[in-house]
Amino acid sequence: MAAAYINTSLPDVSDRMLFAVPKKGRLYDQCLGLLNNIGIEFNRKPRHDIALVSNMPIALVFLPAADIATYVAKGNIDIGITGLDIIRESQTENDVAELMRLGFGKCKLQVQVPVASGHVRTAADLVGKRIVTSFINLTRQRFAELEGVADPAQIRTQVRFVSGSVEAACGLGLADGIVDLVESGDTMRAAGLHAIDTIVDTESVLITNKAPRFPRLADTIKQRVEGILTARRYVLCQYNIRRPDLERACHVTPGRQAPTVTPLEQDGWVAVSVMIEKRSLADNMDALKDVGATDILVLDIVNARA
Ligand SMILES: Nc1ncnc2c1ncn2[C@@H]1O[C@H](COP(=O)(O)OP(=O)(O)OP(=O)(O)O)[C@@H](O)[C@H]1O
Ligand SMILES: O=P(O)(O)OC[C@H]1O[C@H](OP(=O)(O)OP(=O)(O)O)[C@H](O)[C@@H]1O
Repeated sequence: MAAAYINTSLPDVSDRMLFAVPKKGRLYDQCLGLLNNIGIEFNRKPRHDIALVSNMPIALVFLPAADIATYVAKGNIDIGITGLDIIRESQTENDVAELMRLGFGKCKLQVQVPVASGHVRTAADLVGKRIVTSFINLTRQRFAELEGVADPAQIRTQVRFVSGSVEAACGLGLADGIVDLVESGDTMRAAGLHAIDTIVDTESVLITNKAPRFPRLADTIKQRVEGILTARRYVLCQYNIRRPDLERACHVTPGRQAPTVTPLEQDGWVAVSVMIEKRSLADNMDALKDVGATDILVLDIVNARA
């Protein structure tokens, strides 16, 4: 179905790519930061779930994260940001194209039980018992595997839906175990629970419909996001080194493609400029010093385009 936002009190958005963003919750702030970094300018009026982008033919649509994959899969929305867990739960993985992983919203969907129920050590020990979750489909699929039945509708385990605060279900007597997201583990521990199985490792993703209406615009968004993620991952390192030591230095800092090497006015010396992953920066700086590099400078990258 072609995307079209039907609301007569709003401007016509039929010529705009509809871009869905979580309207609240864990992904909201990160998504707004990303939109800002990729140069998307908009003004969202209070209570309005749609905002026109002033500098691109895009309309942002603010939706619950849990519904975004369904809208994109059905073609009512062209592009969106949501979690891998939501794509799996809404059974839309075959109907959406995953453009890229975004590196935030990382957590695990886990089976959890009260620490006090020491006899329950694996998820298999919960077969036939009561499970409470917001992820009904993934939970049923997991227990279908454990029970050895092909059809998740046939499982003996009782899986019940709650919409939030899932961690309260065991303490309140509604469940013997829960299936919920865990990041730091603080929520789980505060509720006296511990994890006994992982169903999904998730993070946020940029997705489109498989037959996008605006493929070039979607590609522009993808490239801009890639640039921001690269800028967040790398720093620019500059140093001076004697030419005979250059090869060893380049071994330490090979760069994404290759280092830029420029002769210095001082005979026999060159300046090197190269991208380094932030996570290996300290080790690389030590190693550069060891091979004779001097005046090592590290600069933040604001944006990048490979
Ligand atoms: N603790 C977390 N750490 C990282 N990512 C998370 C965490 N909790 C949820 N997410 C990711 O964010 C998505 C939306 O979860 P969230 O709990 O924000 O949903 P919501 O129901 O829209 O918001 P709220 O909980 O405020 O009602 C999840 O599907 C998951 O991909
Ligand atoms: O391991 P942690 O870092 O504690 O994070 C896990 C919690 O985060 C999510 O809930 P959220 O706080 O978004 O609210 P919700 O319970 O209303 O979904 C998830 O459902 C857990 O409850």
